[in-house]
Amino acid sequence: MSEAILVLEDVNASYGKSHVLHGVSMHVNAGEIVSVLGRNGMGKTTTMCTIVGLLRAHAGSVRFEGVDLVGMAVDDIARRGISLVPAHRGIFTLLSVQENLQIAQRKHAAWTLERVYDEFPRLRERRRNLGGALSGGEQQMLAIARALVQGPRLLLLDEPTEGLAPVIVDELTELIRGVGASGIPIVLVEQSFAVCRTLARRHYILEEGVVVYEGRTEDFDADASVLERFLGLNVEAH
Ligand SMILES: Nc1ncnc2c1ncn2[C@@H]1O[C@H](COP(=O)(O)OP(=O)(O)OP(=O)(O)O)[C@@H](O)[C@H]1O
Repeated sequence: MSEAILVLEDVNASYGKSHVLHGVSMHVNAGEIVSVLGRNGMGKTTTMCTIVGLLRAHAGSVRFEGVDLVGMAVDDIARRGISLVPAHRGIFTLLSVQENLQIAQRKHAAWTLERVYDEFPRLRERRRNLGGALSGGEQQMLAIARALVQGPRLLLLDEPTEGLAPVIVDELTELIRGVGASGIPIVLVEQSFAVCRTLARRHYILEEGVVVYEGRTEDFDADASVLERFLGLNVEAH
């Protein structure tokens, strides 16, 4: 059994008076890709924001490499090596691809610009283009690449394939698989079970701020009704 590097225990979080997370518990093992699934508005993004300290849990704990992050400043959490790639991507549209990477780069990160360009050849081709001139898929690649050059010890990807054409989704899925294979653990928030199935072996389903299902890919295969029950997916189509 691998060692858990991230452990959420009974995490509760609210936006003002609106209580959104009602005791979320999950863990990520070293070198593992874990998916977090759920319909719209079930608390997936909120869970990611709570991990990186953008929202403070008012009960429960978020332990990363044995240290509780709750109450820690966003910058301190980032410095510990947790990188969130938000759904809106957060790249600089008026800077070139290369500049976007250069300003994110940290010394000693295993992912240098050269390594990024080797693994993401499209970004090498587009390195002189402005971030804003990239396609949606390329912007997502750049957002992930920006996180990588910071030398993350854990990567949180919030709906990386949202709104992208199927062929681009496939390309991005392969890139994310490569990042995972390099040893960086990943939490993948996704609406697409197909993507989660390809990338992750373990999956959590969130419903109204609680984990209602936790299973391995083979558990989903053995009981496909789970997908229909919690995600509204047509069992036949998956
Ligand atoms: N800034 C905010 N202020 C108040 N309520 C919020 C805020 N952000 C999200 N919420 C609410 O919190 C709940 C969970 O939202 P969250 O974005 O975490 O869901 P999600 O599972 O990521 O769904 P989606 O895929 O739609 O982003 C929703 O009811 C949402 O309306």
